[in-house]
Amino acid sequence: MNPTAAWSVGRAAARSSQRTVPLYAQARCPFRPVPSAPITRHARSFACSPRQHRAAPLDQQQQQQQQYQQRPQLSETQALAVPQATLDAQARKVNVVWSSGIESRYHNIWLRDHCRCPACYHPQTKQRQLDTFSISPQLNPIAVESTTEGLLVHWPQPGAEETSASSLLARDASSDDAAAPHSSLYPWSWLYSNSYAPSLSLTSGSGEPGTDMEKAGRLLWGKGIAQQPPSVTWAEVMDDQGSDRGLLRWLSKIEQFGFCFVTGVPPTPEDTEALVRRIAFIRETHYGGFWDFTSDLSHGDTAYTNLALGAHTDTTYFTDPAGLQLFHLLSHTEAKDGTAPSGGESLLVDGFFAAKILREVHPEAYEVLSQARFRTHSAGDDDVLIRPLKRGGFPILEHDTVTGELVRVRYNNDDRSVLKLPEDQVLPFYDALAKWHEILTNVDSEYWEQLKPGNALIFDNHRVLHGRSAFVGNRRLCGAYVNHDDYRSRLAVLRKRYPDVVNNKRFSRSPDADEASSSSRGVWEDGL
Ligand SMILES: C[N+](C)(C)CCCC[C@H](N)C(=O)O
Ligand SMILES: O=C(O)CCC(=O)C(=O)O
Repeated sequence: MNPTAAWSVGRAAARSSQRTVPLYAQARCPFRPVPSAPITRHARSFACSPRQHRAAPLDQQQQQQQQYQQRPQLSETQALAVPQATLDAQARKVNVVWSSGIESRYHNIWLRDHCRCPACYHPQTKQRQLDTFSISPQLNPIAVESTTEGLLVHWPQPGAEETSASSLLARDASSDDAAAPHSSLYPWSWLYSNSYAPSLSLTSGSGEPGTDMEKAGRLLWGKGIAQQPPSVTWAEVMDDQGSDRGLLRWLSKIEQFGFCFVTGVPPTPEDTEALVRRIAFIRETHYGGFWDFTSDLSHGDTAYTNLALGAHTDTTYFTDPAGLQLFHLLSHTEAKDGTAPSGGESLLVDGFFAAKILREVHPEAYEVLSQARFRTHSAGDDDVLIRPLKRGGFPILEHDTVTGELVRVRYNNDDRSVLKLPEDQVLPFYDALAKWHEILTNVDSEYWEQLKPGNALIFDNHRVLHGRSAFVGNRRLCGAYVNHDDYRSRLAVLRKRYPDVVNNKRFSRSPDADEASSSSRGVWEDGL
């Protein structure tokens, strides 16, 4: 009997027998419950006896036990509505019909490639161990099961695809026959959030550029933020009774507002550096690591002058612009000629708020600034010539091509290199740029604040633009950059560790938003 026939025979028999069956004499498949914990099969069909799965070595069994305990928990209602899985051998897919009636289709090769048993997926490093390229594109499972825990699929070992199901049935549990089937269990919640045909993930947007920016857990703002700018205290960030809850509150506010003050920071470079390093290591650039700078042109950049700087984001010339930027004003004293200090006010503009206005008021300009690419450079230091990897450069408004969400504003008109656009795009570009500039410089967009020693300012350089007014006197700032990936990594880890922290909820519902915090990361973590 061929696997498909055996499968359909088994399945027909299974349909009539929704029964609790004690599981295997010993842990076989990594996600099988311990022997005393039977699970209910809702649709079961074997072309091979489940005993085919070889017992795992002891340490692997411990890993299997731990992974089983880390599996996403099914709620009571979910357990009652176990999805129905069927094999479409012709299409080489497994179809899953959810309790909603929606049907997801998964390629067999995709399922096999995503087995997360310890043999296929390193339980600690979360890296694939399976040789993807040993999977036959013609692969069909021997058997498919809908269980309360998830989709259970039994695969022929590579090279045994042609082994008949009946001969597999004949194998004894103790045999270590290399052709014994390989079983994979996929938790339903994981399958649901990773469904791609159709996409069912709660976090995927419409794909339309500029999808509603506030959905992604942000609070957009204009000049009104001045009434109550987000802030935390040095004490809570540095040591919240031995926990990182204060640090998480800080990072959550940066995510929500795009910036946050830290009050009560000792006005020294050393303490300021310690503050930044609470988030992650510092991003080194040609400006150095932790900077302590003034208007001395020590670097060929107008930041090292006393000139006014319009709203911009930094390092637009890097392929990956700096993520977070922290400033701490240490002093601003009279000029060498005794002139009293003045000016040097800091400017913040919410680039996502400005983009939202542009999209609503001038959608065609939004489209132009989302598409038109141009180069940028940092060429003020003799030993530096930095330009982005892509010769065509990047657009000002960068989007996630899957969700359509705006993910980065990359804008410094002073650092823009020669414009090379097709002739018919030149005037529309300048027109769109003027509309963008008008919004950025609108009094309702601008938040001006005079920085003071003791109050550090950090902002998301992928969202919030900054600038300053011209100044007189000796003005000393210190600070640093942090990579955006490292900032979001720290936020994600702390969010899992401290689910109780206020401001720790994202506005958009994501599959793991309410997941109970797990002490260690499981192999089914959302997004791995
Ligand atoms: C390093 N420190 C912040 C002092 C100066 C950075 C200058 C950044 C430059 N104006 C740009 O827009 O990329
Ligand atoms: O001096 C300031 O307040 C800001 C300088 C600046 O914009 C920069 O370093 O990019």
